[in-house]
Amino acid sequence: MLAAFVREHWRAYGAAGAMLSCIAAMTVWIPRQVGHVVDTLVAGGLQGQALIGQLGLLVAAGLVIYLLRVGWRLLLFKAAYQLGARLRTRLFGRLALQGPAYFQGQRTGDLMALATNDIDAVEQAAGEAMLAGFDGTQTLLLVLAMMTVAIDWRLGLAALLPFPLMGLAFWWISRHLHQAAQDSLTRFGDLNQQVQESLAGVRTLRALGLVHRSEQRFAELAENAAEAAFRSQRWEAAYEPAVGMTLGLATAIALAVGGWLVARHEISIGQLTAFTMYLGQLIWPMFAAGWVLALLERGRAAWARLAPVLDAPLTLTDEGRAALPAGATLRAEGLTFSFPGAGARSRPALDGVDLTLAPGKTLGIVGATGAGKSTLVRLLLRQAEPDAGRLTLGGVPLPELPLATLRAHIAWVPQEPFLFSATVADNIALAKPGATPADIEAAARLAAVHDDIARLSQGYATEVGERGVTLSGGQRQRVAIARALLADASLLVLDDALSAVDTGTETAILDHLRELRTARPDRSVIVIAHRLSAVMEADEVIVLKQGRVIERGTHAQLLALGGWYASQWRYQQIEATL
Ligand SMILES: Nc1ncnc2c1ncn2[C@@H]1O[C@H](COP(=O)(O)OP(=O)(O)OP(=O)(O)O)[C@@H](O)[C@H]1O
Repeated sequence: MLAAFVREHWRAYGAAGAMLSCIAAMTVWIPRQVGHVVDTLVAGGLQGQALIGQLGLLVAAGLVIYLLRVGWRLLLFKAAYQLGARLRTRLFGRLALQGPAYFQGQRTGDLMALATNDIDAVEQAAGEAMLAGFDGTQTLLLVLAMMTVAIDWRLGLAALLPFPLMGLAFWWISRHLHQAAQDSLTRFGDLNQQVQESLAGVRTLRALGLVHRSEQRFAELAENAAEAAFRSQRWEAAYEPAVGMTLGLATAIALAVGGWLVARHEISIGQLTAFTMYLGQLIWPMFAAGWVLALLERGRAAWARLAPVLDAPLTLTDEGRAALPAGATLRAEGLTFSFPGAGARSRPALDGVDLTLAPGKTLGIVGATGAGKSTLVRLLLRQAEPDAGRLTLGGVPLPELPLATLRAHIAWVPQEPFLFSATVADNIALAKPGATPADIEAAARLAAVHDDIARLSQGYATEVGERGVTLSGGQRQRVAIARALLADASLLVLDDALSAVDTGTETAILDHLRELRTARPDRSVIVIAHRLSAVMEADEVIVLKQGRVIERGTHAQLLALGGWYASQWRYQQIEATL
């Protein structure tokens, strides 16, 4: 990934590298020039114009170095930010392909931390760290060459004696820093998760009087994250004393050995001056090494958290290429499914379910809570794959259809629909972005929500969702029904989607759906409901109990059967009368 990115941006990296090489060459030239000036001054051979000229040259070199440093940073940061954007897009794209089974094992706050904090760390490792590493190494080699070859190799070697010790210290610090960086990133993820969950559930927390406890927990996690970040910083800071001590020791050795060599007239004072200046120039490569190692360790730790998410196998495959025959009948044959981790001793959520839904027909699915009704819909939407049995549309098993075809075929209204932060009109038009206001209103009327919308302060232009007006549960359900009707799919699935509306509204919506049959005679509908009045007009009703179909037939047949449906019907009738 990183190599491919560098290859792609080779111009930026190459130009930045060339600038760094110029900087390095000029940097090592300066002490040599200063040494030369000193020696000429000592010999009394430099005065007036010539001296000013020499000094001017040194100042100009300093200025050019400054400009080049600005240049490489600009080039480099641009490339690194592009890498960040690329990684974020890839992460998002990958997550968008994952099925619900994947998200069940993930925490939203963690995924958000990956997309922000961890990618920042990788970005820095790929940008700043790479070029600072290149720059540091280059300067180091040049300076060392000047010290040993151009001045005196004995002096050079003597001054380098403390450096292996620094290498050892660096190795030891890096090992601890990796651990600390990993810990810090993980704790930031925990903190993020707490923020996400508390904000999403803030009403529940308030109602249960748990705000204080939630605050305490947040403070604890914030403290943990701060401590972990501090520990990581402490290890980073440890690089500095290691550099300082090594260079101090090296300078002391250089002065002692250098003084001795000057006394023996083996090197000049100018050379010794240049040598100590070179030692000073080692500060940057040494600090760069510490900085680069810190950035790389943080980047590696972040990459170790990111890679599993980017490489996780998709829980949902989209390899089907079959075409969907017109007027397809939906069939379930021996459909069996257990939720992962449900345990060997628990019953399957669905157990050998058979059903048929021909075009234009309505199927009602009823049963006690937890009977497996929503699970059936999840399998139909391919949010999970059956353990045994199969679902077919027009004789084609669902995995053989492209997901886009399947999704265009089905309009699903869940029990708790999601509204995005947008206007009511945009929320309805979601599945059909080109819909006209008239289309949107017509769908809203069919879903019996037009009057409610008209009463909102700005009608269809009212903002809803997180930043806008909060609609009631029943209004949300009907906006979602309008959205599904506008999508004009061949199979409409109402998964307990009328649970929050009153009986009168329910009847109105179901009547509208029946009227629509003239316009779309081939549209089939699945109605899942607890109130049996919602399914009494269905062509067939199946009753689920603990994942099995225990009764099936029309409303009249089921009443005659005298089983669960009949007793439930009687119970609901009495309840309605009371
Ligand atoms: N994500 C899940 N992980 C594990 N078990 C689950 C999951 N979702 C549902 N179940 C279990 O599967 C069974 C069937 O659940 P399902 O949601 O299909 O019931 P339902 O008939 O739709 O109920 P309700 O009428 O309350 O919506 C239940 O026992 C439930 O606990």
